[in-house]
Amino acid sequence: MSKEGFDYIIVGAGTAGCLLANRLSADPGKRVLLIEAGGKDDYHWVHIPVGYLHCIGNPRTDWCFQTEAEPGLNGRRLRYPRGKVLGGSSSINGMIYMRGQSRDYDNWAQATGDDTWRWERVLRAFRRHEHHWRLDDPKTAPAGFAEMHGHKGEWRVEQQRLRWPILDAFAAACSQAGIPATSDFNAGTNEGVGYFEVNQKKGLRWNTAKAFLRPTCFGRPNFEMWTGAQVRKLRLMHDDAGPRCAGVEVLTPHGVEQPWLNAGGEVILCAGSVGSPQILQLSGLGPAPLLQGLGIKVTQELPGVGANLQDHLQIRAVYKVRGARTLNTRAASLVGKALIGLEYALRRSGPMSMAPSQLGAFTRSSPDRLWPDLEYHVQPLSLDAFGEPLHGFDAFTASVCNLNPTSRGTVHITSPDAAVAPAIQPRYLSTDEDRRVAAESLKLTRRIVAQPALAAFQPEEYKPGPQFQTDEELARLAGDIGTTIFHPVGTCRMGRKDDPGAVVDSRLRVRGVTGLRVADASVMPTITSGNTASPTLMIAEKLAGWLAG
Ligand SMILES: Cc1cc2nc3c(=O)[nH]c(=O)nc-3n(C[C@H](O)[C@H](O)[C@H](O)COP(=O)(O)OP(=O)(O)OC[C@H]3O[C@@H](n4cnc5c(N)ncnc54)[C@H](O)[C@@H]3O)c2cc1C
Repeated sequence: MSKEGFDYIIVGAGTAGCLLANRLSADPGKRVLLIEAGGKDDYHWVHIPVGYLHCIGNPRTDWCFQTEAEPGLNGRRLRYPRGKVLGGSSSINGMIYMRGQSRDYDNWAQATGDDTWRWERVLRAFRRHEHHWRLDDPKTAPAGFAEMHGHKGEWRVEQQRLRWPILDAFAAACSQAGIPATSDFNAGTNEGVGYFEVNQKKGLRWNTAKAFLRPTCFGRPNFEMWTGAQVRKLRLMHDDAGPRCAGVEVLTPHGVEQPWLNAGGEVILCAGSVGSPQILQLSGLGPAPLLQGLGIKVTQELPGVGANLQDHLQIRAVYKVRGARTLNTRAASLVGKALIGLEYALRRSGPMSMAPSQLGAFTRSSPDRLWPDLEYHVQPLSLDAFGEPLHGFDAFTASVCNLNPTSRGTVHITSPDAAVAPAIQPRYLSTDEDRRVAAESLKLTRRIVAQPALAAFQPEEYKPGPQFQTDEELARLAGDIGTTIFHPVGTCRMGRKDDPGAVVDSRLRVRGVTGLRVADASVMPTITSGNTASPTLMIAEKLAGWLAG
């Protein structure tokens, strides 16, 4: 353990934390400490793409959180996976590379009063770390592609390495239902249908630890990293100017450590949408009634800490099919499993190289929507829930989510002890609007599946079931077959100075406390219209640019 102070202490070596560690330690004059509660990413299932099935729910890689019982989900509790390992959630996620829509960022600029978040300005940050496969040979890239995408960065984006006839047919059915084909979901409007691009390199997962820590950071004398080290709380001092962050208190395998900041240094929380509000609340920064109820002294009242939780609820409709092989039956026998293993060993392709969702589509829940507000994740498999066995019949899952939910939930500690998991209440489907969109999205799924392109496979609705037809029934059934698509954001949201619910300002400084910022998915004021890993990296990239001056 170091006997010197640090200029930056980064809490959480996840998606945002690894990028920041890389950028900030590039200045040899700054001492950087990166602290991660999880272990090294040396588990083989982190790297083999299909291994997410073994990483989710596994304490070696997952915090294994659960939600409270959700009324909108008819009283069910959900598993709420969050990566607990180097790379954080980028080590266990679905690898889909998705920026969202330009309007998301224009809305952030509006919410914060800071044009730095406008689409044309965040685009530069997306491109800075991107390494897009299409630009490997720029001559073959479509015109204008290089203005939208980067090739000099560390964050590899590749095509998937397998296709499925049933997914090709679903894509054709989308086109017949009026959803155009697209070859790029990341140019500002993601409308259309196509195979997702993924963060993989040659058939292996590309997490942020590989992209940003190795070998760069590990070779730098001004960089230090602690794993298996959980930050319990912040160390706060009181100056004339108010509270100032002086360092952190960490439980390490060697006991409690208290690394401190050099003058002018900063602690940057990158612990994610559950971890960051938890640390703030444990440190006396949060809603006064919550903290007082747990006997925690309120250092700075910040009612927004842990509020504003937003997530995408995926509603998983399942269709049995005939005459098409899906993973359900391909992986059912020992011979099938052996062939899948062989294909991966020889060519790094086949189902083991598979992102959980391969085909995507963005469209509107009703024609009056100005932007696509639904995302489909289509999978050549079906199961009752992740962690349960695949069904014994051939089937595909057309999972659909409302990209702009109006339901808002909370992450609140229930104990002053950092070892106790906070209570997570997403409050899915708690607004009429969200229930209406849920019903519309299931009806749209039926319209797509009824198109001629899928007729040869005789799709038969297994979930929710064709006997349910009214909007009311469908909204209720959505609560039975809906689950998280793992995108919690917004629990330390940024906002304007006069916004009482804002936790950080538009430059990610925690309100009322010096020397402390948050830079991860929790600062998003509203959820992006797509998957949330690359928007989180963009946030970290923006902060790195400001700190580099
Ligand atoms: C199963 C799953 C599938 C997903 N699929 C996709 C996808 O396909 N595409 C996509 O774009 N997004 C996907 N996401 C979402 C995306 O991965 C996250 O939005 C993003 O990674 C969040 O980044 P983050 O930096 O905020 O948090 P994380 O990457 O979760 O990093 C937080 C880090 O902080 C550490 N930490 C927490 N508390 C402490 C503490 N007290 N002390 C020390 N360390 C701490 C954690 O262990 C973790 O390493 C998925 C997420 C999951 C879980």
